[in-house]
Amino acid sequence: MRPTVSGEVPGLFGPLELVLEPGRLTCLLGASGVGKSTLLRLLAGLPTGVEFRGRVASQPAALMGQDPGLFSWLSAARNIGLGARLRGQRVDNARVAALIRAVGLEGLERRLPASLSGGQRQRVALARTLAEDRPLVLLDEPFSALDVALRLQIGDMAARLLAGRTVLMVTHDPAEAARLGDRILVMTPAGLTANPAPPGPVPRPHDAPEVLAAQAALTGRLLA
Ligand SMILES: Nc1ncnc2c1ncn2[C@@H]1O[C@H](COP(=O)(O)OP(=O)(O)OP(=O)(O)O)[C@@H](O)[C@H]1O
Repeated sequence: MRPTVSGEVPGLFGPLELVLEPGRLTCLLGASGVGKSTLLRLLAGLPTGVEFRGRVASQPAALMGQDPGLFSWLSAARNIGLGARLRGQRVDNARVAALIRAVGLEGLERRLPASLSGGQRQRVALARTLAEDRPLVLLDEPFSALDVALRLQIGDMAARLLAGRTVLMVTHDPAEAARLGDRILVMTPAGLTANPAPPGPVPRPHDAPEVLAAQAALTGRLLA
């Protein structure tokens, strides 16, 4: 199915229709306060605090935000297996170990969040999001607190690990959208506009001419 939000929030946006392509990573850009997180929360079935008039068709989703949201008293590995534990299911330790390897945290699995760097904590949060193994993955500015190098490294890692899943990534960063988006949407109060994504599979090289051109075009759209 195609996860869809169709409707409006009077005084904020719309009417608009957001339709996610199955198996693709859609990046959603737009000015602060335009309602990007609201769309994501509608897809997640979470409260929004605004009056939405319309229709949502979604799937079970894993959500990751800017704040890694780790439990401070649990090790990295236990944070990654937390969803299963909270649901009273057996934690698949082999899968947790594979995810720890995938996000490059081997040797740090017993550490508490306070003794990890910001980038390491975001990698724990990414592994936890993947551990949920939901058909839909919703990312709300997941890397915006990271410095440029980490942003590139962990963004690329996320795009590789999420390949083939249906993903919506809200971002403020035109460069991130140009590198990571199979599809790129820009949101304004008037609605959503699809922008051409650069050629090639994601993650794309940050310095490829087509990626830089798309970044410039998207920046222009946001300034317009
Ligand atoms: N819990 C809430 N109660 C009331 N209004 C809210 C609530 N959450 C968001 N809003 C309002 O809804 C609007 C859209 O917020 P939203 O967080 O979706 O925007 P955004 O595009 O994601 O912004 P940003 O890029 O700054 O995160 C804002 O004007 C905000 O004031």
